[in-house]
Amino acid sequence: MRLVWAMPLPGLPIFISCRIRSRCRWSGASMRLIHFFVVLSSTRQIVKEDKALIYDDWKENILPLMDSTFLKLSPDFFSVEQYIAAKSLVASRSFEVDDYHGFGMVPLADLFNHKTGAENVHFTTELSHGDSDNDTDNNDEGNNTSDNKPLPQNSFDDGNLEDPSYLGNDSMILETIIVKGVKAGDEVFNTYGSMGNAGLLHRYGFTEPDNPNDIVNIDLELVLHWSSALFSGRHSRGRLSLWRRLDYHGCVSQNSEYFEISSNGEPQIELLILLYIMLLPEEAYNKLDLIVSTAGNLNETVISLERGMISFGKTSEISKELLLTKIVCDALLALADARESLYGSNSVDNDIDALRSCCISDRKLYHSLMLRVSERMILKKLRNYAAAAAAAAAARSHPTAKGTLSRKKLKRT
Ligand SMILES: C[S@@+](CC[C@H](N)C(=O)[O-])C[C@H]1O[C@@H](n2cnc3c(N)ncnc32)[C@H](O)[C@@H]1O
Repeated sequence: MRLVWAMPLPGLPIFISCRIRSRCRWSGASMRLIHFFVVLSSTRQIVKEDKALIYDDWKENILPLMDSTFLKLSPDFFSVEQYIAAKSLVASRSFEVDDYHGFGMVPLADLFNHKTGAENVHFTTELSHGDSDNDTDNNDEGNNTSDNKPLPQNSFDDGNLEDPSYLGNDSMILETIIVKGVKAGDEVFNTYGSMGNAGLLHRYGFTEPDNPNDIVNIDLELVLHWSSALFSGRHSRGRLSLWRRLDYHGCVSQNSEYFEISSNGEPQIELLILLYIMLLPEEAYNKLDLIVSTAGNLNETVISLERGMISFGKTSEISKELLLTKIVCDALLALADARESLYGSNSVDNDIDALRSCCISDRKLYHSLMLRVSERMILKKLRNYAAAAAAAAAARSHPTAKGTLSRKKLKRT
């Protein structure tokens, strides 16, 4: 593996690494790596689909060359496995230039290793100063390559490259700028984007411990499976349909819909709303259904349900406290268990032990274990989150004498 180490550097920017003639969107080393075996849910689906696509590619472009008696290529060097390995190397180092140019290798820009939230160098283009169109807005988890978030305006204040017009008006420049000082001898990092470990592993073949962008996905399929164990199919379909009519949906990738659990164990609000609606008593559900069927503007639908006023519409305005009833919290715990069961019979402690004793040079095993452990730790946090919310819900509905007393005491002081 190449690493970039800092030499004493004079100032900003450190160099102009590329000049091209078109409007471009540098979106970071961004294509996909394919060589993993224990990535779950939608990432596993994407890996499978990618493998099939690459195989088709190989069949179409490489196989005919091997059949050519004129070229006499050795099958030892042109197998599908070697094609995938070569494609992975290129993909993890290539940049999306623009729609016209597609992906390309960029001299020097691919030198840097990734570190979440602590990049030393940042790539940007001339247009970043005022043209937001330049920066990638591709933010879904599987696709996040937002390597080029807009830089602070003053990033360009120093140096004679403030005005790069001497390079010609029609030129495009990729600038590599120091955004955080590096001591001589330290490794120099770039950030490939805000990616969780599944995304990093899928695209680049590595993971980061304590990655704050890490998430776990809970598929809608899993939620429907949970619901089917408790309710009739009619009940689940009706509640799901009401949730959709309220204009909610999960995240969507490669034809599958899922909910994210963030690295601190907090579930996506759309999941809480779905569980809440799934678990509404029949009477409240019918009332809500009627209101939604007759309401003109759902964004302004404020609905009085058994636990208070819920303003459906803008998720930012919905109080999580109202949604987190005891039964919703129990549902979250059940979903965490169902999701956990997808890791097989090995306990999380087994996985932690295996990770501790695994050598980092065994890259596939090490990073797969890191992904498993980091996802399972998020599920543990989800359980803690649900348990704490359940306790808070219980305290709200049965305030204890102790609680009342301490509130009274607080009032007096
Ligand atoms: C654009 S290259 C970075 C330069 C790279 N070190 C090289 O050898 O060319 C991306 C690849 O570097 C490696 N890499 C980057 N950041 C890493 C990190 N924090 N930990 C482990 N490997 C990393 C991964 O193999 C990734 O696919």
